[in-house]
Amino acid sequence: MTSPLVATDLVQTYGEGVTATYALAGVSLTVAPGESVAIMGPSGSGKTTLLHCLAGVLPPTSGSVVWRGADLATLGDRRRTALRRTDFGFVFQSGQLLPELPAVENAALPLMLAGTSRREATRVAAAWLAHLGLAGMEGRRPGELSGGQAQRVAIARALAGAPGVVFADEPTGALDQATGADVLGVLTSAARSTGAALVVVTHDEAVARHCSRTVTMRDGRITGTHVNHPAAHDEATR
Ligand SMILES: Nc1ncnc2c1ncn2[C@@H]1O[C@H](COP(=O)(O)OP(=O)(O)OP(=O)(O)O)[C@@H](O)[C@H]1O
Repeated sequence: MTSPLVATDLVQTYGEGVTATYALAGVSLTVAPGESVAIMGPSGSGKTTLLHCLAGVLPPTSGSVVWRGADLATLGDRRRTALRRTDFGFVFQSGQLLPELPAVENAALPLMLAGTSRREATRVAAAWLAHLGLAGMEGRRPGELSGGQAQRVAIARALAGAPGVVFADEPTGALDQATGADVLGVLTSAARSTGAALVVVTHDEAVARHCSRTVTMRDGRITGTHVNHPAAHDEATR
């Protein structure tokens, strides 16, 4: 069953009193199944904090994030960690792959952590690597891959567990522009093919244009929303 991810009135403060920083000052956002949302805004505007709250990595100071009927903040740490493993996928800027493991094992790891047998996890991971253009590179370690290839392994890893939502924080930040556009195209189309929603923090307009919607932040608030692909957006929110 698919359902939206619904964040309501998220507030996140760091520190107290006059020195308190409102990283999030009341953010509400609904991410529909299959929708891709780019989060943009100046440095320090709260993008990564919002991503971490939406993904249940960081419990907000107040407000709620509801996913499949549960408020992530009210789940205990163990249940929240288990839910992150089964329901969410993550892609970061770089450095997320374990250097000593071959590509296929890196991609299979989250599935195994979620309880899938090594054999089945390896089969699914290898199929994803092939789907993302990395057939024949399954045995290479991250140090033997280009930056763009390593990000494809990270995308395979994020999608192998059939997540409901994929969260990506500057996934193309360490790549040149052409490779970054290529990787983002791979990420958005792969997520769409599985029906997963996608939330991407980015500084890059070209990256954001791949997404169905762009949300702009400033000083811990959402200050604007722009629909990039009306058809995709309407389909996701129908
Ligand atoms: N662990 C922390 N402790 C204290 N303040 C923090 C912490 N994490 C973030 N902040 C502050 O919260 C605000 C929002 O930070 P956040 O990292 O979410 O911004 P961002 O938009 O992702 O920035 P960037 O584009 O530079 O990555 C900033 O003012 C930052 O200094």
